[in-house]
Amino acid sequence: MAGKELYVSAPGKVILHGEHAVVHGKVALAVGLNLRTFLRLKPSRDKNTMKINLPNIGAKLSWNISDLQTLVPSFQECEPVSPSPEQLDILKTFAGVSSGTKDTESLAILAFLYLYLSICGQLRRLPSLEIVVWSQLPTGAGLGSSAAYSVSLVAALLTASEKISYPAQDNIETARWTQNELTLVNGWAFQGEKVIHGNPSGVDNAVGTWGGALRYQAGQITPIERVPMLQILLTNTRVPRSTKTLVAGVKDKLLKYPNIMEPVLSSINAISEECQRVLQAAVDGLSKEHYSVLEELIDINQHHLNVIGVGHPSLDRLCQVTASHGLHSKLTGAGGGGCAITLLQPDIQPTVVDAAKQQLSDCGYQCWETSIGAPGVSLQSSSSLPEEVTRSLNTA
Ligand SMILES: Nc1ncnc2c1ncn2[C@@H]1O[C@H](COP(=O)(O)OP(=O)(O)OP(=O)(O)O)[C@@H](O)[C@H]1O
Ligand SMILES: C[C@@](O)(CCO)CC(=O)[O-]
Ligand SMILES: [Mg+2]
Repeated sequence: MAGKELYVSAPGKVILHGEHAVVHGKVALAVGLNLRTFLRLKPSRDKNTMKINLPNIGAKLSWNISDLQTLVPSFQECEPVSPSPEQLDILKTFAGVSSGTKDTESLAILAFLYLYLSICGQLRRLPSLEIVVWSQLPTGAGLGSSAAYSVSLVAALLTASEKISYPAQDNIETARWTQNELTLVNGWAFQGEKVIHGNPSGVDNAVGTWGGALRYQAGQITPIERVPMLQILLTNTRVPRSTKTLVAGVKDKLLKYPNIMEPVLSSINAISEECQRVLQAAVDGLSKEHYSVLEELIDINQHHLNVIGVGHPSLDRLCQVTASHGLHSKLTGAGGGGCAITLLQPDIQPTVVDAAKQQLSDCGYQCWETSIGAPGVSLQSSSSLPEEVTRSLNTA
């Protein structure tokens, strides 16, 4: 691959049930989303420069390779390992980032530097690259933008450093890596998530890597086959929040009130189990009764998520608006604002959906009707990229 330009994409995700509980060893059900993060990597014209351009967050940085090379002795990992506090301190000093930062750009840059130095540090010399990452996903809204960022960076860096193959063949628009290669991508992307989140469960990077529909528990990833088609309305309240802060808040509550919070997490676990049971019992299509159960599970889980402290008035309002149209919603991802999902039954009147969408957009929210179960990280030919993506990557 060395010397080639390459394009990689990774999907965002929707968590149906199990966010936060999954950080504490419970089950989560998650699916790939058809909104993706795209990355272009090409060798730099200037052999002593590493450039990264992140147009979604307005960050454009470049470093001298010789400066980066001085950091290599502290990295050079053979396989994915957790970033140590010492390594993060070295990177923060190098990047001029204050400790304990939650700033969007700082976290993105720290994650990049950690992955670049760890993955490419064993090469004779660090490669001079120009990388652009642009996403269709809103950043920090619960749709796994951090995981899609880490997964696409890792797949590109591992390919560029020839640690995984270059899977594309002539005239093939998208190609995927082997299961073993994807396991390596997922392992490194999890480390990138650790830099951004602090204490991720690993579910988001697993969906970014494998796509489809997954059951995730304590690092164990089980694809859920033949999930019936679910129609979902996805709504972004546009209220910004940080996954890192919300995850830390739940941990504090759990430590303070273990006897109160643990049963709530166990109940969320039971909701995920019940949802999976219904989805798998209904491979030939969901009946009205199945939909009623799925709707009730959504309502119960939304209450639980409020109890563990990750609700937000904007999400309450969203649930009230959709309920007034007979629809059921819950937050998805870390909560505290961000996005929610609303289940749409297949025979729903389009006028009902339109009225709900209108009222949600009157609240200042953004809605998408989405299909779920998108494919995981992929190598793409430049001709396969939608025009909007090519424009965004090339004009950034
Ligand atoms: N397109 C992008 N370009 C650069 N950095 C990004 C991009 N997308 C995500 N990030 C990084 O990820 C961080 C957002 O991660 P965070 O986990 O808080 O939100 P999320 O992943 O969108 O939501 P959730 O984890 O709840 O699904 C940003 O602060 C930024 O550092
Ligand atoms: C809130 C959380 O459960 C999901 C974020 O998308 C965090 C995680 O699993 O890492
Ligand atoms: Mg995230």
